[in-house]
Amino acid sequence: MKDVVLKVDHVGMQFNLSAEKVDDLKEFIIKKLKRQITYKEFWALKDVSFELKKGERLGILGFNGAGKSTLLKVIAGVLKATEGSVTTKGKVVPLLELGAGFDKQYTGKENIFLYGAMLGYTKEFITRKYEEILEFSELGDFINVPVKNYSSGMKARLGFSIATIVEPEILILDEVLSVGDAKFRKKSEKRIKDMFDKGVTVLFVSHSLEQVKRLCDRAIILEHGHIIANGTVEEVSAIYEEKLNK
Ligand SMILES: Nc1ncnc2c1ncn2[C@@H]1O[C@H](COP(=O)(O)OP(=O)(O)OP(=O)(O)O)[C@@H](O)[C@H]1O
Repeated sequence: MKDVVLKVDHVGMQFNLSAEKVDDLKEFIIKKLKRQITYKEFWALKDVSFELKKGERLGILGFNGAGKSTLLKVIAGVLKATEGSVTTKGKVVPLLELGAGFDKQYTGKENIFLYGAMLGYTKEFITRKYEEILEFSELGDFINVPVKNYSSGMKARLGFSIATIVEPEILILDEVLSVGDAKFRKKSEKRIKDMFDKGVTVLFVSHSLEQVKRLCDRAIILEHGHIIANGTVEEVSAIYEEKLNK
């Protein structure tokens, strides 16, 4: 138990899917008042349990809609599980939808402070790290321009530079190894690789089995929100390959 840094315990995540078709807000409110709106229970995750020890790198495999992103969001704390619990030890850095949390009206600089605060960093800490973040992002004078005028690659670069300024205990990656242009990609892969070398614990979602085999030592397969395989990356990728060929 000593080295366990992540414990996912019987996690279930339910979304309410409206079974009605409503065309506008007015119709929705009327139907809602008349109690004509019914919801279909839908569990994107059900009874998901596993543990990760320090330094383990878990690949999460599964077909479209299996619940992979939902699981990462629950672990990152973006979504609250309907049932069960997630316990983490140390700082969790989610590299999910990079830059999605930016306020477009504000400049890159202002967003460094806003986004940093969202990730739990103090103003003093960000002030100390500001130059380093700016340098890594390679945004130059664009840092004083509102984010609404950034390209998607520029936003992702800034998001990555802020999120990885600390060394986290747990790193959550959702196919973000492809942010920015080739040059930035090389740089960001190196930063992630340095974290790997220092023994960070990783959760990684990818549709590329090759990438999962290269980066991870353990894997799980999700199917309709359930874990159907859990083991070494070799064992689990063999099961997944079989599924792919069916
Ligand atoms: N906010 C939400 N409201 C309702 N349903 C949702 C919501 N988020 C996800 N879902 C549903 O939960 C299921 C799992 O979605 P999720 O994005 O976790 O799948 P995934 O395994 O990451 O898929 P993909 O490989 O396509 O990225 C899907 O059926 C999706 O429609």
